[in-house]
Amino acid sequence: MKTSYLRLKGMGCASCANTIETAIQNIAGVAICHVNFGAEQATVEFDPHQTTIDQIQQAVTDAGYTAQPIEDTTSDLQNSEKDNREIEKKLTQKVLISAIVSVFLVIGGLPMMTGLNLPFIPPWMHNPWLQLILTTPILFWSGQSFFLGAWKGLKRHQADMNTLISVGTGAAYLYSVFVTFFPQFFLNQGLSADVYYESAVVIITLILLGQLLEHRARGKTSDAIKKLMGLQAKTARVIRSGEEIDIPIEAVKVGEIIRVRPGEKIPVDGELIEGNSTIDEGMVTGESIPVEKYPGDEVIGATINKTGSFIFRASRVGKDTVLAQIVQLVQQAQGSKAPIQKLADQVTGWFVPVVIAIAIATFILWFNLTGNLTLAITTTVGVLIIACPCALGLATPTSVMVGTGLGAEHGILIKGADSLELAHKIQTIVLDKTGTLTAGKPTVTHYITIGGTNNDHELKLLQLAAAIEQQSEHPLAEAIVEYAKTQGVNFPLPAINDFQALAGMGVQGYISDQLVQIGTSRWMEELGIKTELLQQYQSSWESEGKTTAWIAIEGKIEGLFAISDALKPTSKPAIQALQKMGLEVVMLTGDNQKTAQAIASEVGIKRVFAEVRPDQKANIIKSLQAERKGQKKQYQIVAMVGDGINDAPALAQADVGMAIGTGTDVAIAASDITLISGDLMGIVTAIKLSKATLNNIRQNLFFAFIYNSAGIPIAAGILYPLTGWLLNPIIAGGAMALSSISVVTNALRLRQFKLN
Ligand SMILES: Nc1ncnc2c1ncn2[C@@H]1O[C@H](COP(=O)(O)OP(=O)(O)OP(=O)(O)O)[C@@H](O)[C@H]1O
Ligand SMILES: [Cu+]
Ligand SMILES: [Mg+2]
Repeated sequence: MKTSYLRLKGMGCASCANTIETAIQNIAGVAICHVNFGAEQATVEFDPHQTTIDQIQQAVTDAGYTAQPIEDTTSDLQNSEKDNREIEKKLTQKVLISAIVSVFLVIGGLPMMTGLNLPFIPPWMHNPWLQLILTTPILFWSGQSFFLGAWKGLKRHQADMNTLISVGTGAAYLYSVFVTFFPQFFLNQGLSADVYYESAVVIITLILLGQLLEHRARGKTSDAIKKLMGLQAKTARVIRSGEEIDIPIEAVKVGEIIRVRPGEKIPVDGELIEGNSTIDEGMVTGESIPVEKYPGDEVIGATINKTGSFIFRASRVGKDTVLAQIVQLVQQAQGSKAPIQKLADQVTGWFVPVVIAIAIATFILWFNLTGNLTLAITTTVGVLIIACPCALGLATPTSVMVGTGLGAEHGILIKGADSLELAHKIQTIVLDKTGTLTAGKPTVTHYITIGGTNNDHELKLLQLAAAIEQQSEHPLAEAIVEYAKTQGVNFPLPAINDFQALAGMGVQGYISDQLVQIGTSRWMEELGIKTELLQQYQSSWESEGKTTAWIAIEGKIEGLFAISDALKPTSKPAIQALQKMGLEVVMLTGDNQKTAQAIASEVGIKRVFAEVRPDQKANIIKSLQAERKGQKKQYQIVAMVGDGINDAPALAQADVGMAIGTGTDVAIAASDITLISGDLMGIVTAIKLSKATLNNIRQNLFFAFIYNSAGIPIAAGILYPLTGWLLNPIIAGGAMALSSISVVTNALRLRQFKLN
């Protein structure tokens, strides 16, 4: 299966999105297809053996739209921005010219509409023939997209918002043309021969004005991406054969040596090799406190160097940089579909046919009841226009775009709209210990050997331990290697044979035919290795919250390490905030019971699962999900937060998986949300953001529905017998434009939401 992203063009409303979705889904080999109207994007998962991107593109073309695969976020964004400017220019032109004609027609029609004698309006201004001559070109030029869209739909036996607008304005126009040519037909029956050209033109103008304003506002929903991309530095000062030259950032290659001076932006990702400095990484990680960096540390492109000057080696450039990946992820998330939208989609699907049915019923009813063709036409056109479901299609995607963008600005990467929607429902939150609650930078605090304090012996043993641990990616391993360095162990370390890492237990290997094993006491027990001699040390260290690791040579215990990993400063406040929100916080760790308990009580976690093997972490999540709590005895929505390879299955099993951005790639890939800086306060922010976004979506759906549902009966003339109120079709056109605008404006309001 392959996932591709397509940039779509030509969609006029949400039902177009449905059309495209169906067209793509009907291709053999396509598994999933989501079309996001707001982001004008399609996400397609397909089997490359059965179909190709070309075929998918062709299907979209056949449906009457265009699709372009998104290969590179930057150029895609530039292209779509250029297109958008063009669309906006054309729309503005149409709106302006139609507005002028509208004003003329409305003034000309005033005496007729109001029934007053207005002598300052010359009679030629409402001459039907003049109105016909003015209306015809404007209607078919400005309203071209609607009529073409309706025609395309008709050919596929589909009705959409274009159909409604076309039938509505078309009816008003044709009726007026008939009156213009055969006024006697009406006069003979004692009816007035009034024309309604202005209705058709004004409705089209208002809808176009709505589209223009909506288009402008919609551009702002992707501001977050533009802001992120704008963070990138323009040039880099590279050192080539001893000379420092400034080159454009696109020309920087991997491996190149780059100098960064105080106050400058770091151009690309890399590893610091000389000098040290404080770096503000807030723009990428959301972390407000600048971090100190020394040789060997990773630096991230687009972050700002504060105080020092340093040299680094570029490790990732172009679309591989952290920033580029963030931008790409955000763009994909913005194009994804929130589950709540399914409802809106279904409604849109049957909305148009239902509205057409109501319109026909309205016409028949009024015409039969009153015999007044004018009344019948006015109500029918009103129904058709006000019922247009265009705002419905905007309600969810616009909020999702703003919400995911806002998250990214706060260092929270949300991969899809579904997890954004689900996050506010989380009831239980499971935290991994090492690297999640703690900083993940453990240091050896104690080291003791059976052989006593004979310095030579201690160093020899430490060298063997470091040699084995150098092969491991585990944070504890790194701590032991670092410790060996500070203690003056001889490097290079001896060679290892048959290295093996036993997940959740430890590591082993042979050094000149001697078996060296380092790991948990449980593992030692399982191996039948006696640990009595140093047990009292183990238990006192563990109750201080330290992790212990035994070293055994040839099946005999030789020494014990105590390793401590400081809590992140924000872990405790974050847990308190989560508990205050009513969530149950649980710890899940591979570390031993005692250490886990000590850390848990320090941060205020009551429920602890310790000594959990990596393959069992997902099972624990499953059993937590199956727990039924509360009055309604619901299944629990469980979120897992973790950083390690051992957390990946649990992250995938959880309803919402959150990875620590500083953790392993495997964990990040298995998760739905990434907390870039690793600050656990990000969990609180993500939940708040989810709540705010969902509220915003609900408001939008309300705005989208209220105009339609309140407007249809009024337009149909339900109040006419009681109060004489009829909804002028022109007002219906205005209401429809207003509903789209209020939806998009409301979505943009979400940008102001304060997350901390
Ligand atoms: N390379 C290693 N060197 C020494 N001990 C190890 C090593 N790998 C694992 N262990 C031991 O196995 C235990 C469990 O490891 P695991 O990776 O499952 O969890 P963890 O990283 O300690 O904790 P968490 O699950 O909270 O991230 C560790 O606490 C450690 O005692
Ligand atoms: Cu519409
Ligand atoms: Mg971990």
